[in-house]
Amino acid sequence: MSDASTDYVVVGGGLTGCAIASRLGQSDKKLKVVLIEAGSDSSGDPAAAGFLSGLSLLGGKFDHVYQSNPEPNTLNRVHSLNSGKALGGGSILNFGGWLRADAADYDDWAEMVRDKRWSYDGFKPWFRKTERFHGSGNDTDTDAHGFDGPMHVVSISAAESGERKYPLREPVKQAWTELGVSFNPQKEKGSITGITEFYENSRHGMRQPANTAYPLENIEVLTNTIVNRVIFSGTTATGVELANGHKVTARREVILCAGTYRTPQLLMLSGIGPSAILNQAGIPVLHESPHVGQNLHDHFAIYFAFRLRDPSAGYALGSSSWQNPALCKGLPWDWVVSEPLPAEIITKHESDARKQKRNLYEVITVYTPPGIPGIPVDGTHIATSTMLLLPTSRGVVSIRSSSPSDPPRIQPNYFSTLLDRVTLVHAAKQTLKAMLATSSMQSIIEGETPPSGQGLDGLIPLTADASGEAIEERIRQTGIQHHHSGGTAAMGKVVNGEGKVIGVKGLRVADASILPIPLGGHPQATLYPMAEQIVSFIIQDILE
Ligand SMILES: Cc1cc2nc3c(=O)[nH]c(=O)nc-3n(C[C@H](O)[C@H](O)[C@H](O)COP(=O)(O)OP(=O)(O)OC[C@H]3O[C@@H](n4cnc5c(N)ncnc54)[C@H](O)[C@@H]3O)c2cc1C
Repeated sequence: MSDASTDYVVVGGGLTGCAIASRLGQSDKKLKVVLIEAGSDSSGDPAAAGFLSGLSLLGGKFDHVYQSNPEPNTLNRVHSLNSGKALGGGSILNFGGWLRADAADYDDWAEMVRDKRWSYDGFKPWFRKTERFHGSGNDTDTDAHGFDGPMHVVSISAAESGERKYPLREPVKQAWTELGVSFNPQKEKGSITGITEFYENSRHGMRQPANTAYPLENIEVLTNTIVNRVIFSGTTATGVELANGHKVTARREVILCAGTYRTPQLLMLSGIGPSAILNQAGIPVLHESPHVGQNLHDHFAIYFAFRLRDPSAGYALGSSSWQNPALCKGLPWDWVVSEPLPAEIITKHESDARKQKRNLYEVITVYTPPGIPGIPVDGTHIATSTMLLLPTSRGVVSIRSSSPSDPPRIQPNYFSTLLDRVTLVHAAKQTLKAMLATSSMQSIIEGETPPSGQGLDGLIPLTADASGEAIEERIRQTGIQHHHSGGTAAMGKVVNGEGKVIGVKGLRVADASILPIPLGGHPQATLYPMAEQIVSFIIQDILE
């Protein structure tokens, strides 16, 4: 394209970018909105909306797959960080999990930025606007659910997928109950503590990429187009410069939705960031903003694979008895266990009595090992995902140079605080106990199978009474991120409560990078409503 002009430029056609552009276009048909996406349009690819087929896209052409710096707390391993590179962004790669954070987490966010619009109650109108909730079941918090929004949300036991009853569903639930974890069917007042249903974004057994759930009919979409930087007149953003040298002028606003890793890079390349970094790269400082790129958070996690005593029983994907096609109308994941640390552990690390009760970890059972090195998907194993929900470790995203084609420098600092180490070790112990030492699972599972290959050979299987040291070492050897990164253009530090970049005009950020703190759920259930609320601020500004 040649130079162009429009009312709004949205940079990044990912999960939030599609929602923002779509809603802006719907708000007034006369508004001109240009949505610019570095990747291609994956709509023609049959894998793009499937659940299991989506896994095959990891590492392929729809994935930026950034490489972290070597991580000191995980034996200097370089972590591959999957990140959507397509229209739809992360929604093309993601697993479809739709798990809201605990109400208390949203309230922490609102308190931190002193803005009640980001509290649990503040979020409710936007939860409702986003969701088409199927089967609220016993959930007592029905005013926090929507029934005519674009995103279809179902639980495994909901009406539409009622036939998806996994053979190990009851034994797994029973195992956690044996460990003293309560079943929480009601989610009263937005509490997710205990054993809750696994919800997912699923329509007729398919995921809903953001670019189809949020129609882009009257939006000018530029795919395979990279934005190099934001252009300013004084301190007012007036448009963007593309990698091909052309410019797109924005009469009203530029909205960055390039994601946790790229939004801070774009801000820095545009002269907004820590001056020491900008000076070193030879970028003139437009606005000194020391927190750009700081505060990177993610849900660090460990997967375990468990060998079944009877692989022919049909408990796991790949077994010849696993034949009910309904079982694959979503990822075969089941039950979400979200728990605080026991009082005797958390009181050593947290003096605030309210925070002592926060859910710090989550465990989900998986009836197919999700890419664990050396573990076959042949019905012989099930797996678990054990993840930190509110990590206190923080990383940094920075730039390597002033060149937009250099990928960002990413130092996640996973597992770098004592609280994170204590929490994940405890969570892993609970997971091992649930799978290996409960009466309901002992007869089903033979033992843990450690990962192998990729430099991991010779690991010793963990048992239900494995020591904290042995577990911590395994986490250092095999722990990975859970693709839930955020925080690098944090609300309250880099942007204000409406997403406007502090210190300049005409520039907003509306993606995962503005999440000021980690939230104890899975991000898309928050990011879509967050985008809906930010669009409402943009529309309000038009009206004023
Ligand atoms: C493998 C995987 C599994 C996941 N599973 C789940 C799950 O089950 N449940 C859940 O809730 N969340 C899940 N997530 C996380 C969720 O998808 C992300 O949190 C979400 O996509 C972030 O949205 P975003 O809009 O901030 O960024 P993205 O969706 O990543 O969008 C950013 C977009 O900007 C584009 N872009 C970047 N730089 C530029 C540039 N300079 N010019 C133009 N375009 C640019 C990118 O190509 C990308 O399309 C998963 C993520 C991954 C990768």
